Amino acid sequence: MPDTPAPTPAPVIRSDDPASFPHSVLAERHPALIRKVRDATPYGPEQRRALDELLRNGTESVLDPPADDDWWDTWNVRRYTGRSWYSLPFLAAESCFYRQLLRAVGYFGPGPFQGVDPFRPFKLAELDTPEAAAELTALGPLSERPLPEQLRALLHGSLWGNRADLGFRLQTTGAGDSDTAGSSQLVADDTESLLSLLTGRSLPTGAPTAASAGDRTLCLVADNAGRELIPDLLLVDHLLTHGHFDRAVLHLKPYPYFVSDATTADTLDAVHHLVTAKTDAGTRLHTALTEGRLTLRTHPFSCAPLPYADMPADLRADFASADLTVMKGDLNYRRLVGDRLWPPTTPFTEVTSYFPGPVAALRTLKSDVITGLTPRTESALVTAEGQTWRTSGTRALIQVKV
Ligand SMILES: O=P(O)(O)OC[C@H]1O[C@](O)(CO)[C@@H](O)[C@@H]1O
Repeated sequence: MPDTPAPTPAPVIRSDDPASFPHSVLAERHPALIRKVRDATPYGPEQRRALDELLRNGTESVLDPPADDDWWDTWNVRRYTGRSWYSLPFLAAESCFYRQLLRAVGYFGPGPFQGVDPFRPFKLAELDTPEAAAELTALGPLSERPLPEQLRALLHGSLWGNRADLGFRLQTTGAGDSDTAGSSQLVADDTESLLSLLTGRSLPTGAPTAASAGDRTLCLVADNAGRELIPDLLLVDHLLTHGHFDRAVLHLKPYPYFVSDATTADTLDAVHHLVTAKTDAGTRLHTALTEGRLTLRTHPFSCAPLPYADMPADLRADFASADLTVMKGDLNYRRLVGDRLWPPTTPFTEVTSYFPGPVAALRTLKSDVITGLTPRTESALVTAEGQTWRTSGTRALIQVKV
């Protein structure tokens, strides 16, 4: 049971204001994405017709769920039938869009494109960039630094890996100051509490962590594949290798979602990439998977258009049994705190009080939702930038609920 009462819910974020960020996602990003998908894979006439149809009638018309797909019933989204996409909760509208896109390309089959990830060309290209190579080169010098420094750098690498256009920061900063460049961009920074939870030490407040010595499990709820998943895996490897956790469970999407969200195939690609690059971490991660110290979970709720407050009992039990759950990325943050226009100073610990165990959010800010700011931070951000800091992806946060 939560020990802190949940705050009065704020309005759910929708896309109906043409001047809003969510509106631009539906009206501009989604059509652009359909075109990119169409160009990236030589789909046949049937899939191209379906993509064109989605482009024509997609978000500009009303929601028309297919009769033969029970995803719409499972998550109770068929109730939106006949409504404008813009009138739906933003989270639901985006989730429904990705379901429709996968259907259009024949992902759910039957047929030759069953199981073919329409986003795979983009995900693979990301691993094959000079920036990605430089990040791995930076691992050598990092491994010579004291372990606490390594952990701090890997944690912030995982955080900034969520920034779409940046990748992680190991190559741009010395290991010793790896967090300095990014810390000025952190709008909330619970790094010290999180390091305590990760290492099983007492919290800075003096309170013992929920985890006791021995037999510790970490859940990491992954976000994007490619250059975000690599630093996530490096962090997991460090935590397992140095005995901070005995097991790690990596939560992945059961199928492609929100363009680059990581699936099992993407994870295997990432581990393969690390092995091929002859990193020790790659070999260790490969072994950890085969020995079951690193396990993969693909719960259907991971692609549900719902906040984590509505998670099913079996997923709740998974998180409850972990000593710490780390939620990566913007979408997971929206689902963790609820995709609502909270007053920015609403305490993070209050909106996550329902969560069954210690949870940390690592996120760059790419959508309107925010909690846990101090009044001073909020007013400094607004004075400097108006509201653009919410969605520009240049700011980040680390927040913890014990
Ligand atoms: O990959 P992330 O960090 O979850 O970010 C995805 C974000 O992108 C958006 O889809 C907007 O383009 C947001 O709605 C979403 O929260």
